[in-house]
Order: sequence, then structure tokens, then C-alpha cells
Amino acid sequence: MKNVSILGSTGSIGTQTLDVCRNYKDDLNVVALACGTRINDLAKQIEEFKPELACVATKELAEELAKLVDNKNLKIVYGMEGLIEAAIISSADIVLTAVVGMMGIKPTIEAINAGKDIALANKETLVCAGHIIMKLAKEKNVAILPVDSEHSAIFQSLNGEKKSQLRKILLTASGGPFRGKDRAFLENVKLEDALKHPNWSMGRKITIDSSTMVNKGLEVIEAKWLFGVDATDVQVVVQPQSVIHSMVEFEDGGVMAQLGTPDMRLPIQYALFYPDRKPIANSEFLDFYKLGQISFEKPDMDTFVGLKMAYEAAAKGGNIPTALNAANEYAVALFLDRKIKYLQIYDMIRFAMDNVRFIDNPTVEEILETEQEVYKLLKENFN
Ligand SMILES: NC(=O)C1=CN([C@@H]2O[C@H](COP(=O)(O)OP(=O)(O)OC[C@H]3O[C@@H](n4cnc5c(N)ncnc54)[C@H](OP(=O)(O)O)[C@@H]3O)[C@@H](O)[C@H]2O)C=CC1
Ligand SMILES: CC(=O)[C@@H](O)[C@H](O)COP(=O)(O)O
Ligand SMILES: [Mn+2]
Repeated sequence: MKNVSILGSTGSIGTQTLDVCRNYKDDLNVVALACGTRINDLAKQIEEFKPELACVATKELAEELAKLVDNKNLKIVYGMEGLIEAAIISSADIVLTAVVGMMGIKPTIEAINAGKDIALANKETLVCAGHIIMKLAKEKNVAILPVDSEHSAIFQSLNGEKKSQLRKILLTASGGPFRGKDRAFLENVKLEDALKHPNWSMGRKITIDSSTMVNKGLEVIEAKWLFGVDATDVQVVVQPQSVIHSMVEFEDGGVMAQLGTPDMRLPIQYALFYPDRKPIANSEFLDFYKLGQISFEKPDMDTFVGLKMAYEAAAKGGNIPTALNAANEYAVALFLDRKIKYLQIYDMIRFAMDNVRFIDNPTVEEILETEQEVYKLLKENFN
């Protein structure tokens, strides 16, 4: 039996993780659940999975949750302190990090310090603090198991191979809902259209990131840290059907790929049960006769400049990936609130990367200071 703590249990990855736990009740035991504000959903999860601890965003929500649940053994906590408590709970063997954004940094680091394996969906954490997290994980001998579909595919493709013989990583991208469009088209795109991912059903923030291809940029940096390669050795290949989840090429010209239907429960359960594979319940299997064709394209980085800026951020290093990520989080939240136009997401990222005070090898505190500095810069310079 493996004890699991889930950070972000009410979201897209969180609920799919609970579906895996539901399908494997004898193997996975949920010990902690953390969410932000959806306390009615959390209350139902608590009733079904009976964790020891539940965490919500604020004290008020914690008090409301206490009224909704009838479980005297449940400890209810809140805020960042509470999220860290959920991450380091002594009974957990593994922490699945599925919160969105930089709020994942501290709990992930504390979970590693407490010796927990990490099933990592929260890519923003590695983008900003990959240099700290990968080093610490090695020191503490804990595994960082990728949940992001592409990184799980790379991890699966590298299984049993010598990393020294790896030539490059081929990171696949759907191209998002605006694939093939030009900059003039992007000028006036609507929120509703940006939220229509061609293949995946995901949370709102990552869905916008996929549409701008900033998601792919974050994933290039995530791959750099997870697999210890240069970002220049990560080549993005647009594969619009999202059937090939990523590939790796070796020195001898051999290419290994992982394919599957777009169902996040596969990478989730692969991370939770690694190195075992388990049957997947209620999912479709790939039918190559029905599939017809798989096609490939080069990404248009002159239109989707978010991807180009991520390569630039990776090359500059230090706190520049944090500047890119923080500006993107800030801008996407405004776009989701209909406060800015689509292309301002790129403008804000550009401005933050060009104007933030450079810090080489930033500490966690400096990463979080950079986040605040970026927010201030953007508030002062965009209205
Ligand atoms: N969705 C997907 O298929 C994929 C997602 N990822 C990554 O996984 C992460 C999660 O994405 P996704 O599931 O789509 O996002 P969602 O927006 O669907 O879920 C986010 C989760 O974080 C919780 N949360 C928000 N604020 C807080 C807070 N203050 N304290 C604690 N929890 C909080 C939310 O709770 P509540 O809603 O209750 O406020 C929710 O449970 C992201 O980093 C994303 O990039 C990676 C690959 C695929
Ligand atoms: C499911 C997943 O891992 C997402 O990151 C998804 O891959 C987004 O797709 P694109 O960014 O390629 O559109
Ligand atoms: Mn992905």
C-alpha cells in the first residue's frame, strides 16, 4: 500500500489522480488532500477517501469546510503553512503536486526535505527552481517522477537506456487551437477560443498556456531539469493529433517514442506505481486503423514567440525563467479575467525578462522576490 498526499485535489490533475486512487483502492491510500476554494468538491472527496488532513486556501474556508464534513479524525489546515503540512505529512510516501503556479515551490521543497517522493505535475516549480529541486532530490535520495504527459513519455522512452547515448529530446506539441494562424489573427482572439484545446481537457491556466505555446516553453525548461540536458538539446516538434506524447533520439539514430490516447491517468498512474505498469480502467486504447495519420510540423516561433522567449530564458538562466513564468502567470490571470488582450501576454513576458534585476543561481527567497518584482514592474508599466 502506498500513501499519497495530493496537492490540488479539486483540479483537473487532482480529480484524475483520485480516479486512479479509486480504481486502485487496495494499492493507494489517500492521506492528505489540499485545494484552494472548491470546498464542496473537497468535502465529497473527504467523505470518499477519508484522508487524515485537508487543506484549503484560507482560515474562513477552513471553518466552512469543518461544517461540511462529519469526520472528527480529520485535521483541517489552511494557507501556505497548511499546504506545507499536507506536503510533509508523516504518513505520506509520495506527494502528487497538482497546484498551479509558483505556489508549488515551497511545499515541493519541504516534501523533498521530508524524504517524500514527488509525482510532479506542477511544472512551474521546476521552471523557477529546477536547480534547487533536482540537487536537493539527489541529496535526499528521493525520486522526482514526471506526471506531465510529455515528460512521462520521455521518462518511459529512456527506461533502460544509457542517458550518455541520448542525442536529443523530441518534445511534441499540439500547436494549440491557433496552430497555423498568424500574428494578425492572434491580435483579436477571444477567451472562449483560447480555451478550446484541440485534444486535452485541462485547467484554464494551462489551456491558455497551450494556446500561446508558453506551455511548450515551460516544458522545454522542465525537460532540461528533469533529464539533465541543455534546452538546446530539446527540439519541439508539432504533432497536432497529440498521439505521440514525446520521443528521444539516440546517437545511433534510433528514436524511442511513447504513444497513447490523450488521457492523463496513464502518466499519473505510471508515476504513482513506477516502475510497475497497471491496467488502465475506463479508458480507450489507441486504434491505429481509425487513427489514419500522424503528422509533423516545425513550430512557428515567430508567431508563437512565447516558445522562443522560453529558449532565451533557459539560455540566460538565473532568475530569468522565473521572470518569464511569473509574468506569464500574472498575464494569463488578467486574460482569463478579460482585462487584457491576448498578445499582451507576450508583451508582459518580454517586458519582465528585459527589466527584472538579474540574479544568478537564485535561492528560493530570491525566486519569490523576483516574482514580486515582476508583478510590481507589470503593475507600474501596463494599465
Ligand atoms: N491539466 C492537465 O492535464 C495538466 C496539468 N499540468 C500541470 O499541473 C498543474 C495543475 O494543473 P490543472 O490540474 O490543470 O489545474 P486546475 O486549475 O484544474 O487545478 C488547480 C488546483 O490547485 C488548487 N489551488 C488553487 N489555489 C490553491 C491554493 N491557494 N492552495 C492550495 N491549492 C490551490 C485548485 O483548488 P480550487 O480549484 O479548489 O481552488 C485546484 O485543485 C499545473 O501546474 C499544470 O501546468 C501538467 C500537465 C497536464
Ligand atoms: C496534457 C499535457 O501534458 C499538456 O501539457 C498538453 O500536452 C498540452 O498540450 P500542448 O501544449 O502541446 O498543446
Ligand atoms: Mn504537457
